Amino acid sequence: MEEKIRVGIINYLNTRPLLYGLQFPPIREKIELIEDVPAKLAELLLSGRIDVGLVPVAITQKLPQFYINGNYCIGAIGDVASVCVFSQVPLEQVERIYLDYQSRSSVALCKWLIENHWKIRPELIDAHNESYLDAINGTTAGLVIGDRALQQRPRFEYIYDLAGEWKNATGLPFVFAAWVSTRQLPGDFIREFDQANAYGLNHLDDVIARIPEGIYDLKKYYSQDLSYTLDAEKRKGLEQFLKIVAASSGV
Ligand SMILES: C=C(O[C@@H]1C=C(C(=O)O)C=C[C@H]1O)C(=O)O
Repeated sequence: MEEKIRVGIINYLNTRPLLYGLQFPPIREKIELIEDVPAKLAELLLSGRIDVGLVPVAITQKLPQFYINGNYCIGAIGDVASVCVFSQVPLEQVERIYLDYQSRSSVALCKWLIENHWKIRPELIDAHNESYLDAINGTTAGLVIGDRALQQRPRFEYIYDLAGEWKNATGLPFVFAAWVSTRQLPGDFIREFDQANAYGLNHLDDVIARIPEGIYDLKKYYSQDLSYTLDAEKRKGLEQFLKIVAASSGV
């Protein structure tokens, strides 16, 4: 039997539309799914333990060679809702910012915005576990991504949406994660995989019906906040961001 392609997927709600179609044949039989948070998936790809993964685009700079597969990504053309700096005071008064340990792209984006767009000089602290969420208080702000960001929204008066801020700064959409591989995957496989991604996006009501109701409007999240097509504008935004990452001291 042919070896299965090991596919790394993010275990946040944002990927559900892309993953929905992967449960059906013919693609289902050809893949093995490995779920984790974005920063961990990046490690799995770097160490060769997955063949392709929806990994933070910022880590492509660490790969000797890489391929971006298919026509879908985790992106946004304005506010994304789930990648934000949360604070109880306005940015100008913020003294320190915790950086989410589950993220790579948003941490790099946050650092760039701090220096080039917001032009503030807070102390930056790498978080190492979930307890940092409780430390976001007073003049201590925090970058939070994924479902946990959606959960934080009601708690904070000041919410700085990183995709929206990138759009304000550059006029471009932002790509957080894409299907990255370190070797060229078979063309037939990529076509079927891409079609499976499209299937979920075309059946959003079915995708949503399988998720217990939570704290955020998923119809809005999937159809307005997130933007999944890796089109020409997103590729432009991606190219610009990767140049920034390459020029900075690392991810
Ligand atoms: C939109 C999001 O994009 C994410 C942000 C990532 C990062 O910062 O490295 C990676 C993958 C995506 O899950 C989100 O997590 O809410």
